[in-house]
Amino acid sequence: MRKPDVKIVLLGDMNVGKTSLLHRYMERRFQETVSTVGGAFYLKQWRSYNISIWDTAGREQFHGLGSMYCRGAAAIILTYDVNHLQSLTELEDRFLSLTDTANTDCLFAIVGNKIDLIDEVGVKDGAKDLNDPGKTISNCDSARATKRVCLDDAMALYKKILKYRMLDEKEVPAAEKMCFETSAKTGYNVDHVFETLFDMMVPIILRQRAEGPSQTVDITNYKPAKQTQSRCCV
Ligand SMILES: Nc1nc2c(ncn2[C@@H]2O[C@H](COP(=O)(O)OP(=O)(O)OP(=O)(O)O)[C@@H](O)[C@H]2O)c(=O)[nH]1
Ligand SMILES: [Mg+2]
Repeated sequence: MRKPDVKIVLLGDMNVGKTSLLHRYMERRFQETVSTVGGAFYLKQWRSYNISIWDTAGREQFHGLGSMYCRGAAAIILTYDVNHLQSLTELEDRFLSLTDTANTDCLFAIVGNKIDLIDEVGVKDGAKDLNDPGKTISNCDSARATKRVCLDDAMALYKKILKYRMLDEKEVPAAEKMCFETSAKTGYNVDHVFETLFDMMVPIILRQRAEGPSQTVDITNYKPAKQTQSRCCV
């Protein structure tokens, strides 16, 4: 097994659907999950590249592990639940600082999951506002009317992330390209999220290869020293 070329990490509050998104992408199905303990690792072969994808636990008790998982990440998927504004707020308040250990040119995607749960009898895009028939209801008004998180709020967070990371808006992908709404249940947009990131990471991989051997430790031939006792840290 070759060592991974790059690393992607999924971060976000518990229950937003990180594990389900990964199952949907890797195993092509939606299945019941149990809340993640610590983290889990998947390897995806994309064209001739090996991409490691790390699923993390959203539960508060595992919070300390987040920055360890983000170390050396080339891309981070910040995940929230479109039906819970708090899960978007948490990304800024609790998860953003964990990304300090990621690569300086780390890509960020913001993913609003569980779009299938949106109330379909709510106000539809392009409908007339009943209080003001002259006004057509926009995407965001319609989102607010159905009490879900609006994609504009995710895009505002993306811009805050760029400021936090001191990145120039002109040198990174635009918010419109990096904010997604998905459903792990139906599969809606899930491939698009991962494959958009994979495509964007190709130049990073090629640059790393041109710069020489990576700093990643290859553990394929690693033989652990004799140990009499093992302990779990989580
Ligand atoms: N309707 C619907 N339910 C979803 C979707 N994604 C996940 N779920 C459900 O939401 C619950 C939590 O999903 P998980 O994937 O375990 O969430 P998580 O973010 O990995 O949670 P932690 O591991 O605790 O951090 C499960 O009951 C899933 O079946 C989705 O797109 N739509
Ligand atoms: Mg999980």
